[in-house]
Amino acid sequence: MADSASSSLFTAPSLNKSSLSWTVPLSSAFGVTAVSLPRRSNRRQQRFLVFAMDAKPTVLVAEKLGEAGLKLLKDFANVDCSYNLSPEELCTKISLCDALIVRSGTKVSREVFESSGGRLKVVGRAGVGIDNVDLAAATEHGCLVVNAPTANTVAAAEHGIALLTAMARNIAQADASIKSGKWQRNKYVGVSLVGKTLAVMGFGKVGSEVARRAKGLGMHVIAHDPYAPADRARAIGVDLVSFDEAIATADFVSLHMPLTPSTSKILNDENFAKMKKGVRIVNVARGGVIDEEALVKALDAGIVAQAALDVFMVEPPPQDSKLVQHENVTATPHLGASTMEAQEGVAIEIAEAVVGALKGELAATAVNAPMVPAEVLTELKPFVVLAEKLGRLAVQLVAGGSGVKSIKVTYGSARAPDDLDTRLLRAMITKGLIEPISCVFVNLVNADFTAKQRGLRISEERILLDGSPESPLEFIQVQIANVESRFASSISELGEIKVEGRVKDGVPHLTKVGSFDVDVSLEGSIILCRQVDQPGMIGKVGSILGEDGVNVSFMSVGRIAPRNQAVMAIGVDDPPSKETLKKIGEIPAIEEFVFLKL
Ligand SMILES: NC(=O)c1ccc[n+]([C@@H]2O[C@H](COP(=O)([O-])OP(=O)(O)OC[C@H]3O[C@@H](n4cnc5c(N)ncnc54)[C@H](O)[C@@H]3O)[C@@H](O)[C@H]2O)c1
Ligand SMILES: O=C(O)[C@H](O)COP(=O)(O)O
Repeated sequence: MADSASSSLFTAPSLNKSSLSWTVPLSSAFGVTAVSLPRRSNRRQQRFLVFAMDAKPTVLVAEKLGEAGLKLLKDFANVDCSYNLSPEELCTKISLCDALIVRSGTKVSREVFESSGGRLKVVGRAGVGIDNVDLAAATEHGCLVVNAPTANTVAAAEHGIALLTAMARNIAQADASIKSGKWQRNKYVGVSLVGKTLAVMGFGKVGSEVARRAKGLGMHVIAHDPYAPADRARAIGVDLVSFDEAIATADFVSLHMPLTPSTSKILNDENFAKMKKGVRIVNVARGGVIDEEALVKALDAGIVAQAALDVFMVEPPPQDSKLVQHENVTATPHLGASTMEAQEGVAIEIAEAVVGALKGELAATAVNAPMVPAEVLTELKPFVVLAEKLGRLAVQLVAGGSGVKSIKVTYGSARAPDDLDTRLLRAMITKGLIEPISCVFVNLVNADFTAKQRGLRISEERILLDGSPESPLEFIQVQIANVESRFASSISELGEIKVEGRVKDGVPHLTKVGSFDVDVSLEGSIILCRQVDQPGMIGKVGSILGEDGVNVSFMSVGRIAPRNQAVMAIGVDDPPSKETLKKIGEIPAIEEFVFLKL
């Protein structure tokens, strides 16, 4: 008989408690006798990024942030505004912080995550570009990265247009000249914009706002963006063209793509050579998308007549930078997002995202975690709880809790496969599978990474069911292959540990163990017993638990046939003592039993 009174290995990490009340399940399934017993009320909130924090969290604001955002943060957390930290100072401070907020001036490197000792849960980028954050390291450390992608769009577009017009009319050079006592009307003859072709490279938020404004200036606007929908471009009268066509036909090129491995130094010797002689370049995206040495050469050769740059490969650029000092270059110190309005907006956007994330909510602007629309989340909530608990149960059934490599998850749903986003469910099953047998903290951010690192192969299958697709799912089944079980009855006909669950009245239930149908709500802890089906078993087990003061919330018996073998599932609010479990095991009709913590 398998003893199962253990074990601290299976202690569940604490969940934050509050709202979302549960209804008492009163149900029965085919082949299942369900006995509903009085139960203590239990209130529990499911959080998707369970960041258990007992005290007020601490947020380190490492670059200047608008007042409105600071206020939002201070209402919820201790806020430490420390600007101009050296990389070493940042690494020292970070171990005392739950969240970090930066702009583009702070490098959030792998060392920062490593130095945090696991405390850093959220990095907020108060702006769009996240090229200064080591996303792979953040994900590996289960740290959510959120940004504020919309509040500075207009400011950046306005700055692009300001640079475009200032460059065309030599405003900065003429201003410097007049301030030095000169009056050089002939030297600063500009070029007109009307009728000229502007190539917008990267037709996203900023690029399309630049395009809209340039149309208003009478320019002919074309755009290159491999991922932009043609109808969005058409709607504002912009033709989407290939990269080569864009750079070869443009009088002005304005850069608006992110810095990625494929856009790094995209304007280089080879591509400058393909441009019209006398082309003018604007860059408010990222310095790294231009090969700066190549640009200096192209300016010297007159291929590029002028450049207007807000961003640089190294910021601030060296004082003797040939590029910045070039007489045909207009430069600003990364001011694209720097308007009063944009900074207030960005500060509020990022503060809300960081506070939400610290509360465990899924962030709409998550950069390294799936973004799940609010309405989908509401629908999926009970299934998310079910998913984690099934993972938790399944792994506890494995003998020794180890050797788990191959997991199959089956989702039964009447919805079309495209209507069911399973990333969240898979992440929660992974959390349930890994946390009880390790000290790794798994969340939505690092679930796939952690599973891969531990060599877990999680395959997913969807079964399309007949019927009304009102609910997103009918059942979730978790199977673990090639392992021994601590409870032989949990092995299915196919030789795998199998548990299956459903949501009933908003409450997750365990509905199948191996080949046995059961019905027990997934709360507290569960005792599974295999027994010879006979009268009085429920009473016997119930009274042993009662003597130990253990409250039974639910019991159900699934049997193959009357008087044959049966599996009894007993839900208990508190863990019974070892002695009590031993007494249950000593009931002669009980062939095996297991105690599982949820
Ligand atoms: N100077 C500033 O202060 C400032 C302010 C805001 C944004 N930015 C920068 O501007 C850039 C754009 O920001 P956004 O908010 O519009 O981002 P966005 O994500 O809305 O748009 C970027 C667009 O670039 C496109 N793209 C990706 N790879 C491309 C490629 N190889 N060629 C062409 N297009 C490509 C994407 O499809 C997307 O449509 C980012 O680099 C951001 O960091 C700078
Ligand atoms: O990517 C961005 O949002 C801009 O480059 C703005 O950066 P900043 O917040 O450092 O001004």
